[in-house]
Amino acid sequence: MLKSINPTQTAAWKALTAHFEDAQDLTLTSLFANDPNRFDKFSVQFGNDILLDYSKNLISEQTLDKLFALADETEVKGAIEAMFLGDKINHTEGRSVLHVALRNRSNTPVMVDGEDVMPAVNAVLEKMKGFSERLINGEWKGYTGKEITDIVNIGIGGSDLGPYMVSEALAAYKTRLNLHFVSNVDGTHVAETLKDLNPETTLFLIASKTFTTQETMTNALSARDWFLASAEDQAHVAKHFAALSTNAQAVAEFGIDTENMFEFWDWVGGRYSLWSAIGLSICLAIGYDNFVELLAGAHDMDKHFQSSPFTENLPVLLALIGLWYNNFHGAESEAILPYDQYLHRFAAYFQQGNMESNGKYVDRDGKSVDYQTGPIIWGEPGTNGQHAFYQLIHQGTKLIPCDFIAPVISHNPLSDHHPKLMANFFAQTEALAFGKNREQVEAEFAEAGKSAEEVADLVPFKVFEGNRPTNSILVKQITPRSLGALIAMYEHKIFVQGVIWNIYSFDQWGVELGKQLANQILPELADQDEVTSHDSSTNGLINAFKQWRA
Ligand SMILES: O=P(O)(O)OC[C@H]1O[C@](O)(CO)[C@@H](O)[C@@H]1O
Repeated sequence: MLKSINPTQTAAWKALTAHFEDAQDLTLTSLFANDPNRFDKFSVQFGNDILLDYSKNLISEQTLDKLFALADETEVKGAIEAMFLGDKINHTEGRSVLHVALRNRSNTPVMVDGEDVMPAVNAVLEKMKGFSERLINGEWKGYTGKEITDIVNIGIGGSDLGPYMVSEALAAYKTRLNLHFVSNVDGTHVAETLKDLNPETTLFLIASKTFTTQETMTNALSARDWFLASAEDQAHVAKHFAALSTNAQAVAEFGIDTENMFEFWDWVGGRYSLWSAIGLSICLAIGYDNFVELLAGAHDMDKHFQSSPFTENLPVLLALIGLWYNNFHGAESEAILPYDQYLHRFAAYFQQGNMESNGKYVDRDGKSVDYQTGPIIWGEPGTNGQHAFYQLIHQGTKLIPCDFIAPVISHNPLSDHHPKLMANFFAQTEALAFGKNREQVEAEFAEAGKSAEEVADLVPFKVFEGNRPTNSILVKQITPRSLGALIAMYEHKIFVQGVIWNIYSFDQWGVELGKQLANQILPELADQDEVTSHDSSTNGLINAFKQWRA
């Protein structure tokens, strides 16, 4: 169990508060002007794969020193050790937090309740290898003897977002199998997905840690009905359905052969589960060897996180810089902006990773915090975002720290697309940091021969204040290995922030009430009787729904 330390009561927090007051006038323009070595000092490379440039942040060496002191005082180092040792740091669920064991390619023992979990981890990986290879090479046949062509992963939250994001991110490594992902309980999702598929050549992966999630079970039953409408014989289900779960009993009850069940364990959080059996869809999408490379990349980052000094530790640096904006500058959100179409689900994936982990107002003592915890995470790929919401980032009233992510080498080096993409990537962080002042705007107007009236009228609208902070994350190429490292980097960033904010990052009680109420409301929708058991708004809405549906 992690010790409860109120971060705001530390000496470092007090020093940071005073430092923030003193550093109000700090500008990126002056920070760069006063230090020609700023890039060298405020950038760090992870192997040959990732370069993090954090120089375009509103920080000085003093800021960082104080942030490192905060990490020390809140015992981040000890928390990292506790996680890797398998301590039950997910206190409210009484569980260890060991997604790092799933990708422990060093294969050193990892103990939970006196037992090494690595043999079980390796056994499931072997089973995933055999299964995925048989499907990819066509040895596995459907009920009419045809090869499987399409895989439908049915899951939601962590049982969907990770596999979907990674399969898309690594589409350049695609096998012959076509992957589909169904998550929403809205019947449209499953209906539209199945429209073009053939039951003879389709295999379903029912991905659910608990195997009780309403959305997933509803979609799984509809998929089974769709399949049996053609296959007719229940015995054929074994060739077309597999389960990825911790709940063997529920899997068997659903009618899936336990031979086709890929197990994982309660010490794997849903939003950290893509490394587990939940990653089977990834194995099928990109092949087992590439999946292992993904694990290896994450393991490289795990070792870096465990052993690098905080001054060079990518997840720790990102966490501390994020905290500086969240808790001192009052930033409410962070944008993740990948300049890579393959990473189009990356921000959505870390919305769950971050917001389900650190969206908590109760501290490790069970008391309400009096400081900000997890930020709102959002983002879309560049350059699309530039033509949609960047206006607000450049000239809006809100401070939005952004992570810009881009690959140096494109998988699709078509004519001059990549240099153009990258020119935008470099230009945006420069524009956000340094802006364009009044004098520059006036000079441009003068050059264009504008009248004095026009100048006076338009100048204020054309000025860019700048001073808007960004991290730039250059990845050599989006490969299974570098992607694994990139994901693990963000996972550990979330971990460090949760430790400092003194919250429990690995439970998600906040999603329960909505589920509970939906289960109460569902039977009320079954008839035409007027509903009176709720508040007037909820009653009114339910009754309007019933009337219109009638
Ligand atoms: O894998 P399961 O058990 O179906 O859960 C799906 C998702 O539901 C949640 O428990 C809550 O939304 C997530 O944490 C999880 O990823």
